[in-house]
Amino acid sequence: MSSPTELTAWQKLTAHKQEMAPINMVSLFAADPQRAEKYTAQAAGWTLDYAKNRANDKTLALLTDLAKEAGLESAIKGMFSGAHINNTEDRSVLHIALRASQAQDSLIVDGVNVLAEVRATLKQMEKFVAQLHSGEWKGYTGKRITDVISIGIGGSYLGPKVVAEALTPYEKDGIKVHFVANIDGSDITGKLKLVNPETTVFVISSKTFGTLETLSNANAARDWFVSNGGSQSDVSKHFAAVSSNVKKAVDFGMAKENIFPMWDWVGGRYSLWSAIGLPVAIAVGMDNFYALLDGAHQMDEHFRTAPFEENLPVIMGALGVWYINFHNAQTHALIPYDHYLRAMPAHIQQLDMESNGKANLLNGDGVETDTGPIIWGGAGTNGQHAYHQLLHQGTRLVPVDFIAPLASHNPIGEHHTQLFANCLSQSQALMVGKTLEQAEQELRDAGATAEQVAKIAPHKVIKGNRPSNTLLTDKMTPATVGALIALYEHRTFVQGTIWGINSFDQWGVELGKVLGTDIYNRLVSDSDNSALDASTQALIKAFKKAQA
Ligand SMILES: O=P(O)(O)OC[C@H]1O[C@](O)(CO)[C@@H](O)[C@@H]1O
Repeated sequence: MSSPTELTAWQKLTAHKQEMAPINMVSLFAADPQRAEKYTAQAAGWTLDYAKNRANDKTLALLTDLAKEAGLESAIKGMFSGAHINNTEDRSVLHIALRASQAQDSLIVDGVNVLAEVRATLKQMEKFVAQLHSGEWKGYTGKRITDVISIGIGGSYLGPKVVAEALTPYEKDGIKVHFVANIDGSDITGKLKLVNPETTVFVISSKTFGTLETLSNANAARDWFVSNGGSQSDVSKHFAAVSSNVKKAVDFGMAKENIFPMWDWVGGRYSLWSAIGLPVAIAVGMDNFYALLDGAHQMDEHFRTAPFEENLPVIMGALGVWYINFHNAQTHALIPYDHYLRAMPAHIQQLDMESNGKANLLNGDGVETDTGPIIWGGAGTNGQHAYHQLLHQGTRLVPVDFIAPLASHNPIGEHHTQLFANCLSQSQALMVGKTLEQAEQELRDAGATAEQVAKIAPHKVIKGNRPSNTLLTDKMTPATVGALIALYEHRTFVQGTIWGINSFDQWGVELGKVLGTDIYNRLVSDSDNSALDASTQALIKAFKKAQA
């Protein structure tokens, strides 16, 4: 595909941006009493209110045209039929298959029914989870398992951790699930202090079984296990793996039946729906894991079949492009007003930034536009007392997604009503702002002198007209959490398709890995570093001096 800037709709949007420049959102609401109703769409238990955007009917029609002209319809068909849309690795992209296996019999890709493989793995997970929870699975001294430590990083950590946390109210009693990711020894040391080797199972999650952090932590866990009572022959009772590299997992000491398969058609950041989600299934049970998959499948079906004008991932993806490419927005914030979803921005950050942090078109040419934004965020209301100041009065435009359940799992006092009120007030304040006249009147009403009013009022002006989406659901359940994450996965794909990039490879992380190994070798040897830049040389010297 050539640059999206050459598309007719892109050029029309460039001109349309000028038309829209003097119009603010408040006046769009005033001009159209149906606006809130019209700019609301629903899917898979979620309602998207996208009325608080710098967009009118023409904007939305042009954005839909852009998605169509960029080939989104055939890209979606390609994904769902198993075409090799990950062109640099010549792979299908089939996280959608991981959640379709209960609803559909077969999906033949490259001659294989991938749904049969998915179902077989789910059965294997069912057995493992049931054995752990029933107490049938015993540790090396015959005791039942009380703790599971999941070791993985990137997509083999973030998705499962975030979903397990999001589903805290659904946790089953008896087994506590912990997560370790960082190669910083403090991470695993802290977790090992909480558990007993006799009653702990480690799940090593690594698609490649070749990731430095995961292998180092897995080795540390095995060393801890054998130096605290376990023996080498007991390792198979206490270690399981999720990996596409069975040989390496067996070499580590895993029993073959405790190795759960992965496929090259699942990208790391899209893998929580596979056996990489095993820690989630252990934490909340297979019934809830199936409900999670089903929720995501509902969103998949919506994405696959709904007209673009009503399609949540398409609407959100296209509006994102509108701000990134036509309003120069550099970042996008996700603010869940739900304590259990507080870590979700970190997962969507990996999902989106590893997918769309690209500077080449599918054909290898350099892009001429900005691509993926910086994704960030955190839980409301905490952020209101931290970074929301910049959202309201800073010089940068930051589109925001507010995410909230209508009912809480912990309905104490007025907490949930207050939480929800804060969520709504933030999107309202971002849009409405405060004029100089309002600020002056406010100060006068509070008894300020004319001099004080003149001095303070300009600082209280909030320009407003800042866009946001609001996503509402009845309650955070396994199904709605699954649908929510699937929504962001597809939103990422929509944007990647409009930009004409491959959202499913991640070559950029490789250089850091290679250089990391090189520097490690220099830190542990007397190598000649004179060819390195002076800064790196000095930093190596500082480290070696501290170790001496
Ligand atoms: O599951 P693995 O192979 O250990 O990879 C972990 C993560 O590393 C990455 O390849 C990036 O470094 C991610 O895409 C992936 O989720």
